Amino acid sequence: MTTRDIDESVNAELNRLRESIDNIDAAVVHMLAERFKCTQQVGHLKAAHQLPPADPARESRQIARLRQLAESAHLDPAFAEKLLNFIVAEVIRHHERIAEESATNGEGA
Ligand SMILES: C=C(O[C@@H]1C=C(C(=O)O)C=C[C@H]1O)C(=O)O
Repeated sequence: MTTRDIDESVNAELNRLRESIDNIDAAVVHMLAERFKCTQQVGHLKAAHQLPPADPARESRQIARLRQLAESAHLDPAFAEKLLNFIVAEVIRHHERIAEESATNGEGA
């Protein structure tokens, strides 16, 4: 086997792995888009019924659940928690904006 053959086989393996990584990244984007579609609806429901944008008790339950799932999947639970917190923070910002718009437009109530 020549150095060139090794280079080619390493390249082929790298490309194979990167194709899977690209597919996974695409799935993550699609799943996040679906999640945000749901949370937008939750935001409108909350605004219409004067419910607060954030629900810390619900978040605590989600974190406990995700940490357990992460552990059984051999993913760092601290990373899973940080990721969820990052997403939820963005959702809460959306909910605050929806509530402000709803108050300005006199919707809900
Ligand atoms: C989506 C909600 O609003 C907020 C966002 C959450 C989320 O993104 O999962 C969870 C709790 C709330 O702080 C909700 O209350 O269910």
